[in-house]
Amino acid sequence: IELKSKIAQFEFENPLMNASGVWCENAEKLDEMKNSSSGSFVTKSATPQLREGNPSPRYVEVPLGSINSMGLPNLGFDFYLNYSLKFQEENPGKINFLSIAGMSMEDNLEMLHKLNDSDFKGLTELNLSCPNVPGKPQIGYDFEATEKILEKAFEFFKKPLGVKLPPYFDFAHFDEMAEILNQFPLAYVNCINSVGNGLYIDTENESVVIKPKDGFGGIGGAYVKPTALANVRAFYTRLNKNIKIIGCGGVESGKDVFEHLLCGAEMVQIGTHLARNGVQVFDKILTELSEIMNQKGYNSIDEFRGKLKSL
Ligand SMILES: O=C(O)c1[nH]c(=O)[nH]c(=O)c1I
Repeated sequence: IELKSKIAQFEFENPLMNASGVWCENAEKLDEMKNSSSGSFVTKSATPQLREGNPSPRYVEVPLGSINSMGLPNLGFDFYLNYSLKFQEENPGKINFLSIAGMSMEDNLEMLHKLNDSDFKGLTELNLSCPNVPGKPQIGYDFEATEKILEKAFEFFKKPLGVKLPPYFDFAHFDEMAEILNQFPLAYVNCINSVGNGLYIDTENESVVIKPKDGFGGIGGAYVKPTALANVRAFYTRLNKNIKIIGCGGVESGKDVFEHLLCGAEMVQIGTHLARNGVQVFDKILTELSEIMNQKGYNSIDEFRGKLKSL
């Protein structure tokens, strides 16, 4: 059966990839991702210079998912650009996604200029939704700031660009965000980033479980699947069809992938479940997805993508 997905001019042999931030912060992890059976991979959101990030413990697995306040630790933009250039050189015709999360408009524009002027052939993900840099409000929750950075970016950036969005919880916000995004020739929109500033409590110790921000952190995993599916569906039904949707949130099985695809996702990312179990999750989930498609008599994803029925 056919598992192909397409974004911009690229075709991927299957819809699965990692979520930025998971299994992608250094060369060792990125090598495991590139050698896995995922359809593609994305690098950890980069800042112009290397960042240590927040004090540990800053990522904790909890029964129904994960909580994190990493604080944007990364090896710096040049590392991820060089890794990507080497990857496309060693794998002609293959490309990866490169994520950026500048701490300011200037940082983001600087990185976009470098990418534009480089030989990078892949897709760029502008992360508008990092919830864990103390004192920095998420751009994705500031509609004016979102419009401004995209206006500035598209004045010069000529390569495929996607944005990583936080979850929204109100139809007025879906409508307003979609109206902004539809103004720009985006390759894709990635929904969702972690559900920001949740709190997980260890009742034995009567304490929080992560050190930064008095224990407040982004929530991922099974907890967030209904919100992730809703955001994928809301933007799929509102954005013009040449802006694809990448689905991210709560994926642990082929069934979860099937749900994201029904909502309209073109690619589906795995974060918490990958962090917990490693890159063999891609083999497992591809097998499960294929079984579901066989049982339902689907030969390709296009036969059911986006076809979620209302009652
Ligand atoms: O704390 C982080 O590094 C982080 N953590 C997240 O849950 N989402 C993000 O986009 C980022 I940049």
